[in-house]
Amino acid sequence: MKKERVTLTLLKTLGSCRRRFHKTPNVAATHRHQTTMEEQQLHSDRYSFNPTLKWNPEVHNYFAKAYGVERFSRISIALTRPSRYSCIRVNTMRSTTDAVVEKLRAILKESSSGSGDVSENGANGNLALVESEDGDSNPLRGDCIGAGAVSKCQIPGMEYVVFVWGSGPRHINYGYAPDLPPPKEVIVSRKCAEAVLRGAQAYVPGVMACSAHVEKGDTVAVSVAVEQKGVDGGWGIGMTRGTVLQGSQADPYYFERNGLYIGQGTAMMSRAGLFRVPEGVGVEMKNRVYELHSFHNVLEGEIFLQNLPSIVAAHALDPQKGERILDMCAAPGGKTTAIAILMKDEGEIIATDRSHNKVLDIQKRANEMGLSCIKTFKLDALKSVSRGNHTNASIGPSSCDANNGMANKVSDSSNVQGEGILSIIEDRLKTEVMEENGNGEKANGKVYLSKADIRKSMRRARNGPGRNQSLGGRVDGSKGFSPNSFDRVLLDAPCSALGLRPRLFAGEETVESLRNHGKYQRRMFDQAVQLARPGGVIVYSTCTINPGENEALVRYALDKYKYLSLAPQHPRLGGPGLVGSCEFPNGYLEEWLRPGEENLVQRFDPSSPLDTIGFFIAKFVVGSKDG
Ligand SMILES: C[S@@+](CC[C@H](N)C(=O)[O-])C[C@H]1O[C@@H](n2cnc3c(N)ncnc32)[C@H](O)[C@@H]1O
Repeated sequence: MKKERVTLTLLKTLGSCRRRFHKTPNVAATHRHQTTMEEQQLHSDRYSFNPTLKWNPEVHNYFAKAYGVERFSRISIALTRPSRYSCIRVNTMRSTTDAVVEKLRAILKESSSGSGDVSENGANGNLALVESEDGDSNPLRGDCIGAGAVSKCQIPGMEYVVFVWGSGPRHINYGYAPDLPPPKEVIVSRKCAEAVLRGAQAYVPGVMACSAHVEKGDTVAVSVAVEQKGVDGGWGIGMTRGTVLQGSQADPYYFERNGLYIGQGTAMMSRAGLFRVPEGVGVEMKNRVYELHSFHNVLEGEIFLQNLPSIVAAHALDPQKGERILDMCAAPGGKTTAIAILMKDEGEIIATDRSHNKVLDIQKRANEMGLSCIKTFKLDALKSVSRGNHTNASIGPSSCDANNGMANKVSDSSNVQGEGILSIIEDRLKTEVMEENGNGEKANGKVYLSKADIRKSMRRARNGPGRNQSLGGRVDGSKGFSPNSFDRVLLDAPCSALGLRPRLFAGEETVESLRNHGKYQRRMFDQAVQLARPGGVIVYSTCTINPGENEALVRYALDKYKYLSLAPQHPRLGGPGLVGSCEFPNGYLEEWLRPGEENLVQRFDPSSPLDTIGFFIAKFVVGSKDG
């Protein structure tokens, strides 16, 4: 609605501007001046980054009730922006934090001297990029100033975590002037834009449209096509890949892209090349709205790029040397490896995931990091408790030939969450096709899919690209584990992922799909409860802001299993949970926490000064199961 109003105002203003040109010369001169100023204002609004997150209206109402209108509005804005720092966990089994800090500083210095857009900050020996427009009052910063600076985390026990500070949002001059031809442009898909905002380049599969006559080396303004509501009520991108942009209002998504410019870059190939070659960098970003360093393939095995709340979740589990720990939905292994390092690689971590290829990904991570206490299995978390005689973990390899040689980029699980519910996947896939570009990032493509495509994509989303397209490697299957056989269980559940940042569209989730995520998570939690021994611990976490998958799960757990109780967590960086309940128009009552429970969970609010993703952690202690 808001965008439509903006569009109308823009049209009206431009329309009235045009009419003014036809008046007498003197009046026209005055008005031309005004027009130019108005147009400049309109264009500086246009060539900016100020996205509005679209929600399903019922979901919007539900969240607005849960958080209050203002807080939800702040959260919605924060979700569209990336965190202004990269959080790096050091593999202390392989390196020291100081050594990593030195190496990162050297890498940043080298990359900045290559690009020429970073200057030395003599005061602390760090690097200072262009300052961001708004202040950054992140308490994690301490006295570490300047974008490009590297600092060690000051939280006791988390000194092995390193932050690399970025900046944004920055104002970018796209070279618009009323009397000049419009800047050359490239439109990228939403997923591509989200990756670019996190520091990636714009890869070819993500490029959707481009101005005519773009040649290699041209400077282009990069904007994003975000899903719009179609006439059938569904969301989609009504644009064919390869569309030619004229720089006029007749361009597809011209008005919809107001305030959706993510930076300026250099075309790495001509327009024809951009739509002909299958992979590679299409636009090398030179001037970004958010300046964040990409640590892709940097210091492999020594560091792991991980969101701060995920590291906190591993700490909340409080794993001890020699214990037996289950990580139920473990791929790609971020928390598994964090737990292993906290245990100094002594003990046993069983890391399971439903997808064969994702299990390979955990193995790859563990091998890279030199961790030997991690055992991986392909297992559906809904069948984690063994039935009958199958009490041991492994039923032997569900493997693929290590040399079958089919190269495959293992998918980034953070992009595909909550894929357990087929109806949800089907809904999503109707509006979205995942393409993988050369960097393993995913991009939205066109909208129309046959039923066979949908079925194939559903299988892919559920299970990864499939064994025949695997990198190769052995994956053991499992029939599940004996009840009470683990000291601690982590259930980092597949979820709606509505806390991940940056996110430029949120309209795909409905109240019903959100509720389905909750049902799925409860079934998984039922398994976790059986597997944790009396006296043991269960940590439940999600990367969503949806109370139905967070506080409502806690309520379910505490009401159903009287021997569970919430336990305090260390460290405690997140805010309190939501107390109360929400009644839906159909009479369904969703109950959250009761007074006194709110400070026993951690809720990471993306709009808080910590500037993290939206995340939730609950820690349960298992009491005696007798009686
Ligand atoms: C939030 S991600 C886990 C991230 C991981 N804990 C980490 O920190 O790297 C959720 C994972 O659950 C897996 N998953 C979804 N449904 C599952 C099921 N029924 N059984 C086992 N794993 C499942 C997905 O494959 C995905 O890898």
